[in-house]
Amino acid sequence: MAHKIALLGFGVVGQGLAEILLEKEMELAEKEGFAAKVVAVSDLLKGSLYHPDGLDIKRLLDVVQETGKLAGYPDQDGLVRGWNSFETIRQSNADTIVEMTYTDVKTGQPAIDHCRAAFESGKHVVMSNKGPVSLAYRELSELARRNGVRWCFEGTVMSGTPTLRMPLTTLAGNEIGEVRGILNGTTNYMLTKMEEGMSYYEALAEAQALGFAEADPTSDVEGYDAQYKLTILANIVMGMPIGRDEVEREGITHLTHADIAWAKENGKRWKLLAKAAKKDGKLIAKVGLEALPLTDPLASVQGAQNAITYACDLAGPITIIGAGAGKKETGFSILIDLLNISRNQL
Ligand SMILES: NC(=O)C1=CN([C@@H]2O[C@H](COP(=O)(O)OP(=O)(O)OC[C@H]3O[C@@H](n4cnc5c(N)ncnc54)[C@H](OP(=O)(O)O)[C@@H]3O)[C@@H](O)[C@H]2O)C=CC1
Ligand SMILES: N[C@@H](CC=O)C(=O)O
Repeated sequence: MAHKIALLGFGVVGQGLAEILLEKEMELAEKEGFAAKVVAVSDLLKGSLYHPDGLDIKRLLDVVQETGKLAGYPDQDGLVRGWNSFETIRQSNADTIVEMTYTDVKTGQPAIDHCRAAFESGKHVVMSNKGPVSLAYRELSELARRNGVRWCFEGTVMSGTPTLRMPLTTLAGNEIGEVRGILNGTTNYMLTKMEEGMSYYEALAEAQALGFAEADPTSDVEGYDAQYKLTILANIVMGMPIGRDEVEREGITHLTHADIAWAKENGKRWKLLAKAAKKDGKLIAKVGLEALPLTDPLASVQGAQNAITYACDLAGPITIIGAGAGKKETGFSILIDLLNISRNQL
């Protein structure tokens, strides 16, 4: 039986997922026995559609890519227009809510309430929105458990790169005492381009056009996005719940071309590093700029690529490098969560 999914947010990631479902429909059915119907799309400005038998994904993509709105989707019997996110969660026949709305770096809302409403309605949630995982992990994971539903969020750290599932599954049994990495695609892309001579604003505009940046890119350039991701890693991978304010934070906005030239002359490269280490039962966590020697493996992680090293007590240091952001890559992170729910696996 096909999974019935409702999409909240039809921006870069939502459309990335829709394109994957369309392109891979046959392959997923043949190889994985997986089928998904998109029964609803609810987006703030683009509009909302619901049909209990499923919407036509190609038409959804065509109409939104041609007009920027969903209003041009053709009428049909049973089609409902205009439901907001909560009506979509509570009144649709979806079994899974896919939450891809803006990450709010202050409150995590309305995404936290989206999760609460979905779990209380007996629906799974898959999300790339970092707010709820960073700010309300304990409450929401308990609520999902009590309601017998799944909550998956692989895409919240390093998009489709298996930064969360890999340590939880393949590295199970290790204690991870330290993590060190680059966790924001936008700023890593900007630093790479600025080193090549591009201005700060040109580099930011490119990162936005490529779909890497947050709707409000202050989150990226001031280090909030990496700070959020580090709290997620602390909670999920290191078993050390910490609040966002406990993570020291610095962005890249004050970095000048003179700083970049100085690093180049001295065989170094600026990176926005995220680090957390257990010490005396506490976690010391920080996001900040560092000029790394070119011999440091993280110095060669360029563009929208990100990387993380897990210091494991049994397996030793394990580094994973891959996309930190991107339409298809983050769309894939949603797909892998859906597949794992379908396989009843973590
Ligand atoms: N892009 C990436 O590479 C990655 C993104 N993420 C996260 O995934 C999420 C989506 O990112 P992305 O697709 O790039 O962002 P976009 O800004 O492209 O899309 C977000 C969409 O959500 C819609 N939206 C916002 N609030 C609501 C709401 N309350 N109800 C319904 N729809 C809403 C917006 O509507 P409208 O614009 O019409 O107002 C917009 O279409 C974000 O939380 C982001 O942090 C995570 C990993 C990587
Ligand atoms: N804006 C974020 C998107 C992925 O989380 C980034 O650039 O890393």
